[in-house]
This record gives sequence, C-alpha cells and structure tokens, in this order.
Amino acid sequence: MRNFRRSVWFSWPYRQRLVASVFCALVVAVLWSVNLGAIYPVLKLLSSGKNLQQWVDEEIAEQQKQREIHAREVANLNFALATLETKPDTPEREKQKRNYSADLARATDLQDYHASWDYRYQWLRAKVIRYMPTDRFEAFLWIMVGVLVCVVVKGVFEFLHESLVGWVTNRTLFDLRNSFFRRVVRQDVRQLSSAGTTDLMARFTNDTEQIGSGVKVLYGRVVAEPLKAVACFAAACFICWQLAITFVVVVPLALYVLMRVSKAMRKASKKALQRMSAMYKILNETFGGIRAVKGFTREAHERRRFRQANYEFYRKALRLVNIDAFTNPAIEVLVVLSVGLALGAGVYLVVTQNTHIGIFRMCSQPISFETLLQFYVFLAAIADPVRKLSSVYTKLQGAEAASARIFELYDREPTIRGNADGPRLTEVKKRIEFRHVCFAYNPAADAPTLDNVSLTVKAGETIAVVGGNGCGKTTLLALLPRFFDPDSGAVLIDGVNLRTAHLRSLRKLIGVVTQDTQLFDDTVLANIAYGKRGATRDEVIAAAKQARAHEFIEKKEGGYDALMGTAGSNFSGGERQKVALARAILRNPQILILDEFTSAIDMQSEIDIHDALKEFVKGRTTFLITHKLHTVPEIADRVAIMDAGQLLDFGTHAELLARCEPYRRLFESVQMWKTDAAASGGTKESAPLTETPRPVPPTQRGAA
Ligand SMILES: Nc1ncnc2c1ncn2[C@@H]1O[C@H](COP(=O)(O)OP(=O)(O)OP(=O)(O)O)[C@@H](O)[C@H]1O
Repeated sequence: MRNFRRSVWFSWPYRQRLVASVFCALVVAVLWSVNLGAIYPVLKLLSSGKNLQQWVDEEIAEQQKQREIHAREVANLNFALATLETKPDTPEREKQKRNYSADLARATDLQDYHASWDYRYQWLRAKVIRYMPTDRFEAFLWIMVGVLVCVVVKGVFEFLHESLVGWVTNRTLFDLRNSFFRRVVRQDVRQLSSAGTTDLMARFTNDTEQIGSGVKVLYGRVVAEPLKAVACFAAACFICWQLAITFVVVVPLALYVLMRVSKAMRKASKKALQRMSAMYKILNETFGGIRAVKGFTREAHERRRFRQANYEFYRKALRLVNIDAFTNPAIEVLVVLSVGLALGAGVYLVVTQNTHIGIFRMCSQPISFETLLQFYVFLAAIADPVRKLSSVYTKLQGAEAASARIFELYDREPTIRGNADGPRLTEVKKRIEFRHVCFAYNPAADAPTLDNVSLTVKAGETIAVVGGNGCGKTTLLALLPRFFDPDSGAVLIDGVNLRTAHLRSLRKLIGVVTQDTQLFDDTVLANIAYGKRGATRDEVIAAAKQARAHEFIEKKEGGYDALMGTAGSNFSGGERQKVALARAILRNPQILILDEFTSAIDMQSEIDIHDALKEFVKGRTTFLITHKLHTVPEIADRVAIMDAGQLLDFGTHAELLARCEPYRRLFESVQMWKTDAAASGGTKESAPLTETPRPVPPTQRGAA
C-alpha cells in the first residue's frame, strides 16, 4: 500500500476537515448503538408486565440484595482467613487458606459487580427513567420518539460526514492531478513519447478515478464502519465481555482471508488498468484517424481490434468482479461463525442458567433471555459494518494498483534538465555548431539516426537541410531546442554547450514550424498568440499578414475568433500551416526552424510566403528542411545534404552543384520533373525529392 499512502498524503492539507468528518462518524456510531440499545427496555416492558420505574426499582433492590449477600460473604471469608492465621502452619492450613482466598476474590468480584450495576441502575433511574411515563404503552411511545430523534440526528451527522469526505476526496484528486500534470509536463520528449499519449490519458482519467474511489472509501467507510462495529462491540462487552470475546476468536482467520484476497486483487487491478489503457489507445487511433479508417475501408479490422481489446478488458474486469464477489460471502461466513460461537455459548448459559462453561466463568450471574437477545442484536449489528469493510479492502487494492501506475511516471526525473544556473542565451552572435553529433532513438536496438554529424552555421544564415525520407533531418534540428540530447558530441551556440545552457532561455530563442502543425482546439487568435506571451490582437494580425494567413482568416465565420477544432481540424492542411507559421513569426525568434512547413501550401501561397520570409529571415538564423529543391537557390544561403544519418556535403547551392554529384542529380531531376509538369498542364504544384542520394566519399564533403 506504499503507493496508495502517497496518494492519500495529498489530503494532508485538509486534515481539519478530516478530523471533523471523524467526529461526525463517531457521533453516528454512538447513535447507531444507542438506537439498537432501545430493544432491551422495549423487551422488558413487553415481557415483565411492569412499567419501567417498577422494573428499574426491582433491579436496584436485587442488585443491592446481591451486593449485601456478597459483602457478608466477604466479611465471613476475611474472618475465616484471620482465624486460620492463628492456627499452626500445616499443609492442611495452607490448602484451606488457598481455597478461602479464591472464594474471597470471587466474592469481592461479585460484590463489585453488583455495586457497579446498582450504581448504573440508580443513574438510569435518576437521569432517564424518572422522566418516563408510568403507563407502559406511553413509555413505549416515548422510547420510539427517542429512537426517531436519534435517527434524525444520526442522519444529519451522516450527511455531514459524507459531504466532508466527498470534499476531501475531490480536493485530493484535484491536487494529485495538478501535481501529476506538473511533473509529467516537465519530462522530456523522449520520455513522453515512450509513455504514449493514450496511456498517459488513461492514467490521468481512469487511474485517478480509481484512486478517488480508494480515498473515498478510506475516509468514508474505513473510518465510519469500524467505529460502528467498535461501538456495538463495546455495548456487547458492556453486557458480557467474556461472551463478546468468543466473538473475536475468528478474527485471525478473517485477516488471513483478507490478506490472500488483497494480493489477488492488487494483481488483477493492475492488469485491468493496463487493458483499459490499451482500449483507450485503440479508440484514440481509430477516431483520430477516422478518415484513414474509412478511406481504406478498415472498419471491420478496427472493429476486430477493438473487440479483442474490449474482450481482454472484460476478462480482467470479470476476474476483479469474482474476487470482489468472493470476499463478501467469505467474510459473511466468518462473521456468522463468530456470531454463532458467541450465541451458542450465550444460549447454553440461558438454558442451563449457569455462569460457567466448563472451567471458564462467563458471567457473574445467570443471563436472562432479554439480555441475550440484546447481546445478539449488538453482535449482528457488527456484521453489517464488517461486511461493508470487506468490499473496502478490494477497493483499496484497486487504488494501490492505480497509484503504482501514477507514481511510476510521477517519479521519473527528466533527463533534460532546466539548468537554472547555466548561462542564459539571449541571441546568436557568431555561430551554431553541431560537433561530431551521434544520436539513436533506441541506442540498444537501432543503428544511429545521426552518425558523427558536424556542421557550423554562421549567425544570420539561412540553411536548407535536404535529403531523402528518414535520413535524420528532423532529428538533427530537434537537438537544437534540446528535444533530445546527442548521445555523443555536442551542439553549441557561440561556444556554449547547450547541455549546460539555461534551457528556457535557449527555447525562447527558437521558433519551430513543423509539418504536423500541432494546433489547439481554441480560436485562431489564441493559437497564433500561443507563440508570444501577452501578444496583442494587432500583433497577431500583423504576424498573420506576414504568414499570408490574414485573408483566409478574415473570410472564416468569426474571423480571428473562429474555433480551429481538435488539432485545427476545422481548417485545411495549408491553412493550418499558415497559422503555425504566423505563430512562429509572432515569437520573433533568433533561430527559426521550418520543417517542411509549406508541404500542404499551394504554389501561389508558397511564392508569397517565400517573399515574406526573405524579409523575415534577415538577421535570424534559419533552418529550412525541405524536399522542394527548386526553392533552395532563392532562399537558402547554404545547403546541407544528408543521407542515412550522415552529412554528405555542406556548401552553397552553386558549390554543391559543382562538386556534389548526388546533389546535382537531385536538383536536375527536380528541374526535369518541373518541366514535365509544366508540359502536362502544370497541375503539379511542387517537386518532391524522391530519390535518396548516394553517399560521396568523405574527401568530397564540404568543410563546415
Ligand atoms: N520517436 C522516434 N522513435 C524511434 N525512431 C524514430 C523516432 N522518430 C524518428 N525515428 C527514426 O529516425 C530516423 C530519422 O527520422 P527523421 O524524422 O529525423 O527523418 P527525416 O529526415 O526528417 O525524414 P522525413 O523527410 O521523412 O521527414 C527514421 O528512420 C525514423 O524512423
């Protein structure tokens, strides 16, 4: 339960409310046993043929009579013992002395017992029964009214208890979710992509809900139900503690059963939560990619996948249900066994009117039928809270499994640290340098994604990064904002190793526009303003104009206040890219990374955007990943050509055309493709780089 204890710790700030809830539970427990205790006087009224005053007076007289009898017995035994002391010290005298002493202890005990009951009846007579009507039926009605009042008061305290527990539970979850979010969002890209979005969502929703049920039963039932049981047990002990003790002999067995069940429950809960995560994943993939599903008519395939995941969850959930279902009857059998043991002993005492069972003294005087019945009512009343507690245990185990999943991620320390004391980067003065950089997403399994890449870019340059699919262009530039750190080698800005630099200052220097635009379900205005904290509407509009987005935004119903939909789904791919570009422009970054940012933009807009960019990139260092090589000469100062994680060559367009065979072939093929497209009606907008260039020997590589 270590993990669940950590979840519960989030309630600590609200301990005062918890204490108040425990007080309410205590009042409820006391009133619960008081109500049950009303059975005894009612039985007495019915069975004895006397009113309450007569009954209590008779009881007082009886107790006093018994007390006097035992007091006389004590005096006689004391006298006998004193007489024995005067006789010679023989074994016979010692034996007699022992017998007398035992009798004296018993008689003193009985004298005290009757004295205490005398006192209790006297108290009852003076404080309660004195005010009761002498008519038996009227007295019964009074008792019933008393019970009703107790039930109403109990109801009020029950409500307060539930309400306080509900408040603390929800507040605990609120804080836990916030804290969990804070911890997770700090983690770096590699850690978050390994967890997977849907699994994370499942942990935030389903798992925290499960913890919520655990916390609720902990503060609700785990506190209130034992208090009820304890109150009833105390009342049963008040009647006859020896009989009550026989009730608890089964407790070790019950604890053993609960322990076994808890272990099974914890395992089953963990598996069920994992299956639930898997189901979330399929739902997310299917509905997130619904166009692909429908376009490729894969509904049946998705249905099968979902059915399988759903079936797996159903099986695990069924196991949970079975364990839970087993707990209740098992505990009930044990409770009935305990009640049966205590009741059996009580019935024996009533039937035989004995005070002993074998050598054990069970009570000081024979038990009446009414007393046994009242005793049984208290024991039976313990069964209800105990039964409720048994299901609590299974819930707590579920919460432990969920907490384990939450804290597994919660405790993960980010590998990329903020470097609060590191040098702050405010601008790029001289150069950005990739120095012998090697990187693999999974160093144990994969070949390196980047293999000894060295590249030096002067401040203010625009660099086109080109190469075939999967050659490592995006990965290389992801090292710049430190989405990842190189496995070996270093990335430096003006000689400062980025590993040591102040992370926030570094990221503030950079604006990124990716092909996958990553927009939020908010207004256009909010999406563009995301790039700069506190941006005004005018600034947003100016940025949108530069990104050639203003026109289509104005045409949209709602203009800048139009909602973009989930991941910008209310807008076309090209429009989304223009909004993402406006966001980066608004940030006014020193370093601009444009990763195939015009892949979905039409030819005319692309020409417009390039015109705008020519102005915008002045004074900034810009990296442009592109497959559209025909745009390279007009916008890029130099070109880096990559293949299979290696830098093939680096130089100006003219230099590469002259010395880099793969680049020349690529460029020529793009030119040919463009000419063909123009001849066939010009329907093709731009020429993609389809051919992966062959590596050239290192001697031919351009120096950085
Ligand atoms: N998160 C990831 N985990 C594991 N491997 C990855 C991950 N992202 C990319 N890769 C792999 O790393 C290699 C380089 O990917 P990268 O995205 O850098 O290529 P790219 O040159 O930008 O490709 P493209 O032109 O298609 O965008 C690819 O083989 C890709 O499969």
